[in-house]
Amino acid sequence: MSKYDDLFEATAPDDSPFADKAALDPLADPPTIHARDDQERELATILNGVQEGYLPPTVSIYGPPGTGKTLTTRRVCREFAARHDRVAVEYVNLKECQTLFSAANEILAAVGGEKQGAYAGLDGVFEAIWDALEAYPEWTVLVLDEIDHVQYDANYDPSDFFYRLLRGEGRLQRGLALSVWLVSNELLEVDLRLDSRVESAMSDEAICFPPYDERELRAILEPRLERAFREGAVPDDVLADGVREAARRWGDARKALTLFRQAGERAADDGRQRLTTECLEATLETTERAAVIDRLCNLPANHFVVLAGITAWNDATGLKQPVSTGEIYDYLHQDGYPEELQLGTRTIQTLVTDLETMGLVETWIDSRGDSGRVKQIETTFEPRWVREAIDPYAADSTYLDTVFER
Ligand SMILES: Nc1ncnc2c1ncn2[C@@H]1O[C@H](COP(=O)(O)OP(=O)(O)OP(=O)(O)O)[C@@H](O)[C@H]1O
Repeated sequence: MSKYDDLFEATAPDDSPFADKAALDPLADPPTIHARDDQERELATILNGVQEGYLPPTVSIYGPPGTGKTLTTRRVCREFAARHDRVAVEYVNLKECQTLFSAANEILAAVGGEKQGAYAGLDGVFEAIWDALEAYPEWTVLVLDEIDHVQYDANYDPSDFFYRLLRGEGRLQRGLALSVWLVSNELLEVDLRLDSRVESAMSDEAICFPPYDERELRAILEPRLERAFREGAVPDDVLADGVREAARRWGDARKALTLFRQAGERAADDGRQRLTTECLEATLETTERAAVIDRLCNLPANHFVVLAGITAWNDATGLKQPVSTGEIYDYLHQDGYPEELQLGTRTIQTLVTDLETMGLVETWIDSRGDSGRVKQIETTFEPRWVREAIDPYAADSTYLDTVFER
């Protein structure tokens, strides 16, 4: 036996709980869509409008991440187009587009045109889009995914972009029947503050994809887990716990698939052939921690500073919770603390209310007899995670950088 025979034998995953890990890849197209019958029916009804000569100018498809918006919309549109020569569907993901100009260029490329240089301007790109669409069948559905990534930029605002797309002169003159389907996490009108001329060009058609409940997640996960793991590797109680927690915490199919993959990897690392509740809990904790720290790092500076104040107090057993507004105030006014971060009581109160609305803290009133009533504040997650987020937050925040440098 050569050295490599030994090496490969030693590293071969023969005890692994996995049979086909790729079945848990959230990017893989599952053969069947589960638990989205209502949304599939709504999508099909809208598409069938072509039989009566009408598709709405826009359709909003919205809901939190991992709720099957992309999968369901693409699948139903594709299946419909495959059955109707008069209908074409194009899909464009705008996630990576930094500017509205590049978003328009992505659409142009999707409809078979050649991307334009900056000199063409937004008008030039839209002209080229209308040229390309001339060759299309009678009805075209344009699915624009992750449309909430389209933001104001130095040259255009989203209203300019949508106005051209929906009401552009070139398009109207040529009578192109284009139905634009906007996939996003929020309802766009709210998120992008589109102006009234765009809003009036949009239709009210909207399809909501709510988070999955336990029963729905189970229907999605079971066939995938069956393929992904060896027989018996996911005991019933571990499956039930994982599905329940994934539904309670996220309602997100992508995260649920990742949870079971990582729990399986943890089991394999521990030399186990079966997943245990401990593997699952440890994975949940890591996933939750990463998700919370990520959220904290995206908070505005004052919100973060207040959270740092809430989690700054120690008692004999470690971090002290709950704290009062007064204690947050004291922390932010200690000697040597930068003046810019010495927030007043009113501001602290408002920020605590914001944090409560975001689900990051909870508060209640404690009655202290003669000394009155005191608001108590506590994080809804492990308070140590705020301390862990301080370094990454500061590294990314030019504001805190300047404040502490002075
Ligand atoms: N109803 C479902 N049936 C089967 N698999 C699903 C279902 N919903 C989601 N999935 C799985 O989860 C993955 C993610 O779903 P999808 O990309 O459609 O979510 P999304 O709502 O578009 O998320 P985002 O807002 O993050 O783009 C899918 O590729 C698929 O593997």
